[in-house]
Amino acid sequence: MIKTLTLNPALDKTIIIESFRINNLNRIKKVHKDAGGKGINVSKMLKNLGQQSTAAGLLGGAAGNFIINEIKSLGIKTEFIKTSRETRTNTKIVDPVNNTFTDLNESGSPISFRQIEELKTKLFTNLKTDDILVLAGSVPAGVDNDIYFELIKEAKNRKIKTILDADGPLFEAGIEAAPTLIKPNEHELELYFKKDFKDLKMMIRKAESLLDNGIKMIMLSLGENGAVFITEQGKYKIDPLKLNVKSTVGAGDAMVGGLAYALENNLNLREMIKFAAAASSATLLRDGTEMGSLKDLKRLKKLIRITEI
Ligand SMILES: Nc1ncnc2c1ncn2[C@@H]1O[C@H](COP(=O)(O)OP(=O)(O)OP(=O)(O)O)[C@@H](O)[C@H]1O
Ligand SMILES: O=P(O)(O)OC[C@@]1(O)O[C@H](CO)[C@@H](O)[C@@H]1O
Repeated sequence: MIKTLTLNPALDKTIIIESFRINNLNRIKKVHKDAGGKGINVSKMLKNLGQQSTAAGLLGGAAGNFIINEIKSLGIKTEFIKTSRETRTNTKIVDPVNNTFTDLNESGSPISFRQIEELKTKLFTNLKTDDILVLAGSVPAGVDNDIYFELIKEAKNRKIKTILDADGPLFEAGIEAAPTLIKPNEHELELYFKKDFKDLKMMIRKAESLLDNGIKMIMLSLGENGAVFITEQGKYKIDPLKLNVKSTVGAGDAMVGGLAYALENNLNLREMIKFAAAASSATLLRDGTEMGSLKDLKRLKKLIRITEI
């Protein structure tokens, strides 16, 4: 079983503006509304792969209702705690003329201590040995930065595998608990090492050093430059595909979805890497925060090239 945790979900509002200009009146061509937040996107990707998961977290208000209805209509199991505050709306500006993708993320309404405690208690019900818990995204005010650390520790006590996708202090604290797999992007790694990586080799060496913490697998995603997968068994460079990108939002989450699928179904390392890369590539072909289809994934997977480095 796979469970995803999204402590700070978002109604993603993607607005398409051709030739977007600041300090100017911009006419919106199209608007998309999607249920968003990293863990929720992972569950959406898994659903497209035919893999059931349970999406857990905190939701409230009209945006919260929109999100829960969307996820339920997709057939994803839900385990959200209702909050009295409105769930955030994140705005994404896509300019198809200049090929720019701009994220405007709200911080999220504060959460009470009581609700966080309730969530912690409920999270582990139904999770057993070898299940997978995906912890992804930012947290709203009121939640401590060591929340992922605490949950990963608890998961390890119960022999549950964990995947962490977070940035800043959440990442810093979380990796101390040695999750099974992490998926930092370049920016997240630079934040952690307080370094501006000019050289890919240096970045890979630094990422590799995180294996010393007890982390088993690292998928370092590099946006349009592809990705690097790192384990004790070897390191692999994944070439990016040249695609007609509609939206980059959620490409990393789709990748996490592919990784979770591969772990759950015991795919071998090469298959796991190709699966994850194809899932993210398929998602780039979709508008807004829609995840890639299984049909596109299967087609693109044949094109993914990986090289041992
Ligand atoms: N412009 C692009 N062209 C080709 N492939 C891309 C592009 N952007 C992303 N990808 C693919 O998607 C993967 C994940 O993207 P990225 O590194 O942007 O993740 P991310 O920063 O976690 O994204 P998000 O937080 O929006 O989910 C990359 O490793 C790469 O394989
Ligand atoms: O503010 P966070 O929690 O870091 O990221 C939230 C978010 O940008 O991540 C997803 C894409 O990865 C979107 O659905 C969502 O709006």
